[in-house]
Amino acid sequence: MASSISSGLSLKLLTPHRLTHHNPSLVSSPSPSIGAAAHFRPQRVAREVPPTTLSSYSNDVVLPSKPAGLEKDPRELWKRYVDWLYQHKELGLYLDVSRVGFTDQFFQEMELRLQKAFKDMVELEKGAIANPDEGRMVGHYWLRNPKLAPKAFLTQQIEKTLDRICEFAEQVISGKISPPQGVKFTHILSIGIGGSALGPQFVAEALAPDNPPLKIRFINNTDPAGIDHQIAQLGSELASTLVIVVSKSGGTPETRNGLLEVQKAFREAGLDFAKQVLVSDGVAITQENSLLDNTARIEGWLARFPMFDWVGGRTSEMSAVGLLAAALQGIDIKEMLDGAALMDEANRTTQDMVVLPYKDSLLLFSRYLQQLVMESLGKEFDLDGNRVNQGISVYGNKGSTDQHAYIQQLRDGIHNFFVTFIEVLRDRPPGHDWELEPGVTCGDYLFGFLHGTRSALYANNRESITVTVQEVTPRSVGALVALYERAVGIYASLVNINAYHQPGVEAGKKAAGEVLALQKRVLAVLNEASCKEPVEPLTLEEIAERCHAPEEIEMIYKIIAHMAANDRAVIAEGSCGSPRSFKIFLGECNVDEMY
Ligand SMILES: O=P(O)(O)OC[C@H]1O[C@H](O)[C@H](O)[C@@H](O)[C@@H]1O
Repeated sequence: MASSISSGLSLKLLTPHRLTHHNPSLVSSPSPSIGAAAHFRPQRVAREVPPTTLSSYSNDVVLPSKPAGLEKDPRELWKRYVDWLYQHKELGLYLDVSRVGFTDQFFQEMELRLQKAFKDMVELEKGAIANPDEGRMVGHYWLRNPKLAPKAFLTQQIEKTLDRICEFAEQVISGKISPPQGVKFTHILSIGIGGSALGPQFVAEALAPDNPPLKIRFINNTDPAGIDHQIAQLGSELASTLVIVVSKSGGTPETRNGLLEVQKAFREAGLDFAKQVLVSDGVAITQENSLLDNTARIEGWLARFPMFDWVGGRTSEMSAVGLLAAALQGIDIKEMLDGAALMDEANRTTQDMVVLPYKDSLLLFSRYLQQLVMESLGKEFDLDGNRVNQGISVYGNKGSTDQHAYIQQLRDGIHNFFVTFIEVLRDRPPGHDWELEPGVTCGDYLFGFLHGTRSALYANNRESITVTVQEVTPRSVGALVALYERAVGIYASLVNINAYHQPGVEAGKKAAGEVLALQKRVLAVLNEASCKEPVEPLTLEEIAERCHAPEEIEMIYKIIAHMAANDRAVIAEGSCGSPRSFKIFLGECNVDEMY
């Protein structure tokens, strides 16, 4: 319990002394607009509890009804606001932690742990094996400051890759690199999942212009209907679509399946997937010599960009994974890198903060952060092998939409979270706003809803942080990504866990592989029985027995139901409500088939 609460408080730990660069002018800014809310729920997740999702979370942690440091006197609260307001002038970014109930004593108590966390960060940036389980360095900070990399060849790799990304994007946008059947590429189809999709999706939503040089679509699952939908939406523009396959490992099944499905769509459209013949070409961003990398080389794909071993999937937005897609959409990636570098610098020299932003265009930030935070911090064991079951749940969409969905529970229901508001001061580009009521714009409403919600939550002892940015720009987005990457790293040091591995994810992947292996055995058993004369229909028990997996009968039932629903020649006769009565056989016997 204590550590859960400190999880929440850790977001404040990053400002261990009062930050003096406050800017009172922010307070009187004439027409600030709102952002949206996203929520962290600090908690220890019990081992038996299934992974927390946006819609389901356990109630095992409830915060005190009124945290000790919550100030209620409006004048004192204003003083607290001004005293603690942090401003990064160059980035135009502000952090307000006044609505969090920490005390001065809390920081004194945390002093030593914080110093250690900052020292850990210094070591990490110097190239320490900060991911001991995988024996890897953690180098995403070098991506925006290549000189920081511990070896000259790493610096060169980063710089060279960035140059190639810029050059490649320029050639595609200008039409120097073009699809065989057209003058220019018009679309990108990005195939990837997890860290190989969430960053590029977030950045596209946040920063792509209304009419980008290339419009981007994503395939980030192995749902055939979803893939079909993306391809159907492209229609004839498949011929001018640049496919980007993104996978660090080069072996993620969802991504491989997406690639195979897209290749098939190209074949069926009479287009050649590989660059040497007609249409769109693939670009592999992967580890050198991975399966995917080799395929790309052998098939002569347009280009290959490296994804470095020392960059994790969920911190890869500033690598080729994020930058290539962004550059192709006309987003200023150098500005993104600059914003991130400035934020890194601020975090090194002046201790910092942690939060969540938005505005409609920042809608996907919480989804992006969900992976960054939950995959990094949701760990069973600490670095010394103690079971700690750490984690912070992240969820949220955008304000004021969320006001009409779940703010009711946040204010009045279970108290196991804190909110981070992201405020974007600029409502619209200059000259475009208008008053929909005398003296009031649409953006003023959004502003009002943000601050109204913040006040209403605070009145009921619900804490919040507010991050304010002037505008959603490549620079501010880069800074926000960097802010959270750093926050996650520091938090992990504070609670002594490895933020850079994901052992829990492997369990689900392994189990999925076992289901597919069982399906093959089921098919082999059914095939053998169905090839008999006469056909030998089998009960579920008999199939399970013949598969030497009697304990898997429920899974076998599900496999058969799924195959039957998909016209896979599986016939199950019997009463719908009583699976035990089923007699199952294959409509087709394939004597040659080897499952
Ligand atoms: O980039 P890939 O190797 O295809 O990996 C995609 C995703 O796979 C796994 O599920 C990991 O837990 C994620 O961290 C990763 O982002």
